[in-house]
Amino acid sequence: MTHAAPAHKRILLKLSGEALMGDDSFGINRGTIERMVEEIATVTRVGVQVAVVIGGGNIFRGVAGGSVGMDRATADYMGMLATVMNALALADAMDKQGLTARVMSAIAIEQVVEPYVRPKALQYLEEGKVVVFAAGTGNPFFTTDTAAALRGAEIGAEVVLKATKVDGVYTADPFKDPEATRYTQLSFDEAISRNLGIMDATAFALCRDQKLPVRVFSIVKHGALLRVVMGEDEGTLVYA
Ligand SMILES: Nc1ncnc2c1ncn2[C@@H]1O[C@H](COP(=O)(O)OP(=O)(O)OP(=O)(O)O)[C@@H](O)[C@H]1O
Ligand SMILES: O=c1ccn([C@@H]2O[C@H](COP(=O)(O)O)[C@@H](O)[C@H]2O)c(=O)[nH]1
Repeated sequence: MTHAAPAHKRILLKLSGEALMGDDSFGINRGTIERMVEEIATVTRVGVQVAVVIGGGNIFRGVAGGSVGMDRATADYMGMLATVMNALALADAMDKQGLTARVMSAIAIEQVVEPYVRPKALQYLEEGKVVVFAAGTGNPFFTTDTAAALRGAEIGAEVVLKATKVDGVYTADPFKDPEATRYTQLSFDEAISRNLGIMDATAFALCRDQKLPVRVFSIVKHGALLRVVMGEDEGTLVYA
């Protein structure tokens, strides 16, 4: 019996922090994180190397702190620490399901997680471990989407898979505009010029310049991650 080969050997999976909340209004929903890890496990089983960048929107966003009068850079460091918490929870859930995860942080926090060192991350991926990149880029005024573009380019990922609550890129935010329609594909230039809020322009521009395609898909939809990895039609492709 022949089995189809995955379309990608190495992926950078950007997991939305907000999606970790499930139906809760804050934090990490246990059942939700376990289901996400099950989806990740299915793609490791077909031999795909998986690196993850996790967001922090379920706990803290710098813009929220800034909007109530906090120093923006301080608020952004809080946001980055929120992603470290999510990364630890994700790695713990992975270990419980038999995956071997390594968390690497962009900011020094060595008693908690090891620092990001590119050759070490590449070694872990070759060994079949799942690498979880925490603390975004390590710099304020950026987002974890930009960290996904950056780390994706650094590790030679073939694609950035943005796993979120919506099943692709729409003409407008589908939670705000019920008339919005989904693209099956669009170019980075179109996404940037139309100001589509699914990903920030810095992240799109970096992926465009590095010719690193992005696929946006729903992590809530069972089996969607595996279908994406197997090259099936799922979500929206953003290309250079
Ligand atoms: N044009 C659009 N198409 C699809 N979704 C859009 C669009 N504009 C805005 N959105 C919104 O963007 C959200 C995706 O954001 P997501 O939570 O994945 O990113 P994030 O801000 O990086 O997350 P987090 O900080 O929680 O990790 C969707 O839930 C959707 O409501
Ligand atoms: O490179 C980065 C990445 C993130 N931040 C801060 O963290 C929060 C959470 O990240 P999300 O991408 O929104 O999930 C973000 O709002 C920033 O405040 C950062 O400063 N630098």
